[in-house]
This record gives sequence, structure tokens and C-alpha cells, in this order.
Amino acid sequence: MQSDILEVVGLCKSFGGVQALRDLSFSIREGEVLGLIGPNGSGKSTTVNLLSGSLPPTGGQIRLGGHRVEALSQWDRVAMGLTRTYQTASVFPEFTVRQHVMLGCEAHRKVSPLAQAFRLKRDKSEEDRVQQKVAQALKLTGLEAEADTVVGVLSAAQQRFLMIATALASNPRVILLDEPAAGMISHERETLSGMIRRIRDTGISVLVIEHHMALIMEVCDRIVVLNFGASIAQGTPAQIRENPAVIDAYLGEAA
Ligand SMILES: Nc1ncnc2c1ncn2[C@@H]1O[C@H](COP(=O)(O)OP(=O)(O)OP(=O)(O)O)[C@@H](O)[C@H]1O
Repeated sequence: MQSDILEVVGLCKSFGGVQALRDLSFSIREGEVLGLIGPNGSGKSTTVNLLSGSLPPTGGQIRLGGHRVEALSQWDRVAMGLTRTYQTASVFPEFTVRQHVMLGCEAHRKVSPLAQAFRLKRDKSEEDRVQQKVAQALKLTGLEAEADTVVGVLSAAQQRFLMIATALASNPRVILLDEPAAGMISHERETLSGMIRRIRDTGISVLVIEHHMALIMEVCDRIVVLNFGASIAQGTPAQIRENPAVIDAYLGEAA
């Protein structure tokens, strides 16, 4: 039985009078892909924003490897192994792919990313470690052949893969993917599915928010379903697909 790497306990978030999350609890096991699905406005992005430290919770706990992190900064969480990607690809277009991925290594070291991207003050063993990490991230995301390509000329899907590669270079134990398939066409989604499975197979846990149900059902080991900020079901894809409350709240419209 795998142990839990990330535990969410009684998480709450209010925006003024809007209760975006209500007493949400779930956990992610080591080396599993967990899907987070639900209708628009059900609280998926808010959950990722609270887990990553982009927003503070109103209440509840977030534990990474048994340590409470809900009061820590986003950078401290990255250094502890909790990283994320964003819904919109946000990249530095003038960097090469390799330089861009290196930024992720620096996020882990908590050193000025821009200074380190231009290779200031790295000793030989540190340089080797960075190159190894970058090579692994490029391999996992299928971007090896593009290592020396300028980011600005990549396709939209490749830029999304680059965000994943950059996040992987921070040496995560858990990676949060916020709508990674947005705007992708069929063969790009297939590439993404394979990538998510390869990441999982290295022992990294993956939380995926996604509206594309075929991708979620194919790639996830377990799924948490949100509705109005609360969990209405948790289980395997087969269990979720058959759950009447989920069909009623979401899958009826998404399928
Ligand atoms: N910064 C904010 N200020 C006020 N209300 C917010 C804010 N962010 C989210 N909300 C509200 O919180 C609720 C949950 O929103 P959230 O974006 O987390 O949902 P979601 O499931 O990610 O939706 P979508 O699938 O459309 O991205 C919604 O009612 C939303 O309007």
C-alpha cells in the first residue's frame, strides 16, 4: 500500500461572501495520478491555488510528507517538493528550451532564477546536477530534440510541455497540473497522457485538473469530484463513471 504524500484536511476558502471551498479533505498517494474534476466554479483552481501557496486558506491543513505547509510561501513549498503549472502557458520566449528548464532547477535552490539561468557561480558538481536534472525533464516531456530551440517558436502544446519540464526540474515529489490539455488536439493529448504516466512511473505524484474527461479517465488512478466547493465523490475512474451523484452534477454534461 502506497503512503500519502500530500494530505488535505478540512480545507476552506471564502472570497468575501463566496464560499469557494467547504471542508475539503483528500489525499494523494506516492506515485499516483489523482484527477480533480467538477463543473465550472466548483473550486478546482482554488484548490490548486491553496495547495501551491498562491492563495492562503481560510481554514484547514495541507501536509506534504507529514509536514504542515499551509502557512509556507510558494517558494518554500517548491523547495519541499510541491510545484505546479498554470492554465495559461507563461514562458520566457527569448530563452532556449534548455535555459528555460534550468529556471526550474533554480526554483528548487531558491537562488535568483535569472542570475542562475546565465550560469553564475555554479561549481562543477552543482553544474552536473543541474544538467542531469534538465536532461531528465527534457526526456520525460519529449522535448530533447528541442533543447536548443528558442521557446518563442514552439507550438502552443510544446510550450505547455515546457511548463511541465520546467516544473519537473525543481525536483518535485508532487506536481499540480492545472488544465494541462487546454487547447490541445487529439494527438497532443495522447502525448500528454503518455507524459503524465511517465512522470508517475518515476515516483512523482501528479494532481491533474482537467475538463477533458477521456484524458482524465484514461490517465488517473483515482479521481476526486468537486461540486459547490465540496467533495461529492472519490474513487477509481470506473467508480466515478458509475456514481449517480457525479453523473447528475457533472458527467451528464461533460460526457
Ligand atoms: N479571486 C476570487 N475572488 C472572488 N471569487 C472567486 C475568486 N476565485 C474564485 N472565486 C469563486 O470561487 C468559486 C470557485 O472558483 P474556481 O475558479 O476555483 O472554480 P473552478 O472549478 O476552477 O472553475 P473553472 O472550471 O471554471 O475553472 C467560484 O464561485 C468563483 O467565482
